[in-house]
Amino acid sequence: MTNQPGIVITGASGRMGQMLIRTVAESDAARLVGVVERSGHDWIGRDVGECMGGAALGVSVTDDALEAFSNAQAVIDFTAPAATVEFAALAAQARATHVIGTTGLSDDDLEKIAAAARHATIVRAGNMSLGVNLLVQLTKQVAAALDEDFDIEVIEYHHNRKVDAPSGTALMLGEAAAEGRGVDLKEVTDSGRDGITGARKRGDIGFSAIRAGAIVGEHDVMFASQSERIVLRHVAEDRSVFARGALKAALWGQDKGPGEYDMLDVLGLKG
Ligand SMILES: NC(=O)C1=CN([C@@H]2O[C@H](COP(=O)(O)OP(=O)(O)OC[C@H]3O[C@@H](n4cnc5c(N)ncnc54)[C@H](OP(=O)(O)O)[C@@H]3O)[C@@H](O)[C@H]2O)C=CC1
Ligand SMILES: O=C(O)C1=N[C@H](C(=O)O)C[C@H](O)C1
Repeated sequence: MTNQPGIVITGASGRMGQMLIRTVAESDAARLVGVVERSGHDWIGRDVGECMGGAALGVSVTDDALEAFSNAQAVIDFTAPAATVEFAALAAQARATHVIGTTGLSDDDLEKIAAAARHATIVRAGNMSLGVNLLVQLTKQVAAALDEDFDIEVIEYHHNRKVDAPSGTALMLGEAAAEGRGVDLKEVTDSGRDGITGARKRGDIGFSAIRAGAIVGEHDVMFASQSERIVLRHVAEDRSVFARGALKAALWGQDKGPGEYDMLDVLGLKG
């Protein structure tokens, strides 16, 4: 018997699902104890390693999320909003730490996740990489140091399969800029410009989204005045940075009480 936490990965066949399965299976700090896909998926009942085109991992894909979660200490979930809300309730029922990487969550989804966090440990972040979470703190500091003579723009670049915009990371960076400036992001957001938009409003925080090819994830935060420009930039070279961050969060959550945490908590970056 081992005391390494047992981990379940949801959305097994997804881009992040497969990266997470490899990361946990190769880790010395955790055990892969389950993988979940939706009912009717052709991976159900098969060994997940073989489904991914490699050696058997001794773990069969299941569509019974509650049963899988009940045998685990943590669930790592990078899927879609409807699935994540459902998994939050099931992970709370199973008393498993729930690590949520899913983005595009609505206010209503966030309320349901907050309700689940009254009974469970949840770590949720739109980006699990160390670099982006450092960039969040830098963005807050720079925004606090500059006045509204500097326009703030968040520009994000992702692959052509991404379904939500602005990205979860762009929203984290926008929130950090708004917090640094002491304003409410909802009041100053300027996104989806098209047509005769009128001149830019002083104090707005703008968002632009590029969707093209295989870009993993890149984010710029631009501070532009009439005479100078600062650009803070993060580039994810591959998806393993997100998977390693998520595994770190799952391990960190093991001795934490119920509540909703983020990667700044996990990485000790809260200031
Ligand atoms: N926080 C972070 O650091 C990061 C977050 N992300 C986010 O993670 C999420 C997933 O991204 P990615 O892996 O690229 O997306 P994919 O579309 O490749 O994978 C999503 C997976 O979730 C499954 N899924 C969707 N809906 C359900 C459902 N209702 N029940 C069960 N399974 C479901 C999909 O199954 P099916 O194909 O059958 O629909 C698929 O296997 C996105 O929200 C993305 O923005 C991505 C990278 C980093
Ligand atoms: O969908 C993706 O791919 C990514 N999503 C996250 C986001 O919405 O910010 C994180 C990363 O940029 C990749």
